[in-house]
Amino acid sequence: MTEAAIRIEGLHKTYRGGKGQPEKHALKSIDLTVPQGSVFGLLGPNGAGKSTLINILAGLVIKSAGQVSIWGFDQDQYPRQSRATIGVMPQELNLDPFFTPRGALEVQAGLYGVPKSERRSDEILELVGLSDKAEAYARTLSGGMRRRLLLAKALVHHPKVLVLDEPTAGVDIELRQMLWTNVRKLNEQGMTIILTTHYLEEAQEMCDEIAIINHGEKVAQDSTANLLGRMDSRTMVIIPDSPVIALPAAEGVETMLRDDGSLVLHYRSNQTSAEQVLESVRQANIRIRDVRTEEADLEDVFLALTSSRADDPPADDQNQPRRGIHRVKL
Ligand SMILES: Nc1ncnc2c1ncn2[C@@H]1O[C@H](COP(=O)(O)OP(=O)(O)OP(=O)(O)O)[C@@H](O)[C@H]1O
Repeated sequence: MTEAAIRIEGLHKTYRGGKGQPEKHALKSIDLTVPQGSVFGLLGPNGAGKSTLINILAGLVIKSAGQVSIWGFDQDQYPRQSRATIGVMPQELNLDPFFTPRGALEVQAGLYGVPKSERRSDEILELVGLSDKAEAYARTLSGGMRRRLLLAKALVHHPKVLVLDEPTAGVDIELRQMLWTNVRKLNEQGMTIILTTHYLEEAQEMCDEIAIINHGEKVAQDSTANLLGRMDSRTMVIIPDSPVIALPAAEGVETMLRDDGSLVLHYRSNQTSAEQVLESVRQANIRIRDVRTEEADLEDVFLALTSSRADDPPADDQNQPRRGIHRVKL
């Protein structure tokens, strides 16, 4: 069995309610194992509990119950060691405006007790592309540069596990690429990466394994490939040569006509072949001008697992092929 970078058992977090407000169960009995060396995605809709979980790992929020161990160090028994093995790049740009990047890294290294001889501030600044700003005050840095500095700060104590909380929210393409290049590099060097993101295609591309939490509960954890493999829904979109008069009928195929005249056929690849779908179209005397198919992606998996209590799709979305997301039960 692969060693766990993070092991969480029965984790609960209850926030006290404000005036007259009920308490909030932000995490409800979460069990989670993050394998060493993985790029691990922690996904969930807004308010699912991701930040609470990350803040507990970072030692910033006190759990209500449960066990957390980081790199084998139980958080309660070995608080200092467990904190020393994890680095967190937070969402908020909370930097002291009066420090320069080099100064901020030196202070951070001092806080973690990294001896001067083991500090690598310049190397880290180089890695995140801030060498030429090493002596600039943080208040003069752009938003993107501040984010680079937050990543640099998370790395000063050579953590085994790096947590990135929404690292690419609202950042430009160049910074996004820099982040992912660095994440890959650090991961190749053996660092375990935990990532939350709202960009599901990014998680699909970057993560080996994914956990999805919803309303404080874990609803799935699997390799990205297995999660995607669970969805056998397919969609075929056909542009007919002339307006469709009669819809094709085939068992296991759900058919709809869009306002633009295209024909959308939903089917499950383990029950119906693409050939059978096409045959039903021919049987209905529809001549095909163009055809394309869509496979399920992580967004479909995510919605299938989290949409039960989510809002309905916006009205302007109703004409889009839904790719089976509300029909599929995993
Ligand atoms: N300090 C707090 N006091 C009371 N309730 C809180 C507190 N922090 C978070 N919550 C609540 O706990 C729940 C989980 O919040 P959390 O921020 O962990 O979710 P999230 O998945 O990170 O959401 P987002 O993606 O929007 O950041 C939410 O309902 C939130 O309102």
